[in-house]
Amino acid sequence: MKDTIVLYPNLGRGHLVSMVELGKLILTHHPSLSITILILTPPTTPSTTTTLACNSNAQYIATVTATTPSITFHRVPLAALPFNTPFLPPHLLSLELTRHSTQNIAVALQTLAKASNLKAIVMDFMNFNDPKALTENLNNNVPTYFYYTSGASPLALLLYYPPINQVLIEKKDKDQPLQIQIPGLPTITADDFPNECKDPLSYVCQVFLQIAETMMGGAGIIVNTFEAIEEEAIRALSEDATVPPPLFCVGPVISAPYGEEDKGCLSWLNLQPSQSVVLLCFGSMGRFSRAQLKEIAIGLEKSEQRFLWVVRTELGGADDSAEELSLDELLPEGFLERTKEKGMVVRDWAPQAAILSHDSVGGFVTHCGWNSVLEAVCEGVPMVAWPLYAEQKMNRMVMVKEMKVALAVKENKDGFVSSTELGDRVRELMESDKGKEIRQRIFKMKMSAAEAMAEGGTSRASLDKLAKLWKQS
Ligand SMILES: O=c1ccn([C@@H]2O[C@H](COP(=O)(O)OP(=O)(O)O[C@H]3O[C@H](CO)[C@@H](O)[C@H](O)[C@H]3O)[C@@H](O)[C@H]2O)c(=O)[nH]1
Repeated sequence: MKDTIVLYPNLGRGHLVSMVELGKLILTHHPSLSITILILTPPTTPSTTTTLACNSNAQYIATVTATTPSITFHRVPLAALPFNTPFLPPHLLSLELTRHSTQNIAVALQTLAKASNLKAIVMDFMNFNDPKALTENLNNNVPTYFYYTSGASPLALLLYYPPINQVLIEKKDKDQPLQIQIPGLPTITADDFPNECKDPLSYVCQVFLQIAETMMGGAGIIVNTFEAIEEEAIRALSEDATVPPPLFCVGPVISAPYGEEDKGCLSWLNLQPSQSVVLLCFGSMGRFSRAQLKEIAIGLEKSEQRFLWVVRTELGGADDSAEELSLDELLPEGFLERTKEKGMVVRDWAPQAAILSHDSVGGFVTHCGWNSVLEAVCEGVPMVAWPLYAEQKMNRMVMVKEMKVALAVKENKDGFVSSTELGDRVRELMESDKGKEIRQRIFKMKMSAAEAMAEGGTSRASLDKLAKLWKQS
């Protein structure tokens, strides 16, 4: 029987692709190991599939199945949510979906343990089950590792969160925002936290406390980052004896372009000058109100830059009808006609990795999802950072203050960004000396990323260390 590593990704696009790419990476360098990926198969209700971007997941999995037959996908039924499930924003829905599927995953693991020599389980940190509940019925002691799909800085916030949460509860009614010191990070305040974690007593905060505790009990944490971009945070986490599990920084783990439908983007880019186009794309779940879309359009016109913009409207709520409207109806009158020489607008989804790797792209307005950040680093594309949800504000801090590869947009307290602010930042990125500095810096990071992944690089060394532990266990 072959030594098998089971990977258990989260359903969200930014998590699932990252974990599958990790599996491909392990197989490339350690082909004696076998990789099985547990895929929770979601219900077909349109709202859940849309929320979790599962249509594009299915296309991606089909491509991997065809091109990497040595990876086995093992489908596991996704449990239905009980009616009294607390309300969660869309990007956190998968927390509950995976939690309620624990029993189904445990059964799948027992089946796999009979047919293979199970060496380790690697689970996404968001699939927060007690690992013991998953593995207690397996014959052998199978170690559980966690995969953290974002960087070392938000990981540090998560792992140090239990004592921080205590202090935040004690100081809850104080006017002054608390200055929070985390080893290896610049000082932060609760403003840098995800919106849903602003109230330390909230349900989501309690869930994150449990995630932190569970991760601390794992055999190790695999992180999608590398030393050259987060040196201080990685060093501080690795040296702190109170943070027990060993860290394995194996990044950047990203997906290469894989031939998705391109909606004409690549042929349009072929006609544009080198490094002249700004891409605006906001992850798998970034959506905007009609008012914000109009403001972005005005800002782009003011910036006078070439652009490729992936437009996604809000689901439900006051903007219920927005999904039905055409781009002409959504955007300011005459915008598409006036900008047709300089801009391309596509709806909902575009092949971001292929676009970022195109020579005509010279800037990227991003929601700071970590996969997007790493894709931009690997292509040397400088960024404007506009965080929307999850740990993206922390990522912006890292991108702007530590990595120095992005300009930050200033949003108002409701997260709204004015046309002037967006237009100014885009123009600054593309035309100013500061923009030039950022471009040079990210180009160096592109080199460092390639070095980290190559033979003798830091990330390759971490992966090899991990594989050695697995083979010995
Ligand atoms: O039109 C689109 C939109 C997205 N993508 C791809 O989808 C992925 C999106 O990943 P990411 O940038 O990380 O954003 P999210 O989908 O929002 O990812 C979630 O997971 C990340 C990793 O944990 C976190 O950093 C984010 O905050 C969290 O929202 C990337 O590979 C993009 O290239 C496309 O190809 N086309």
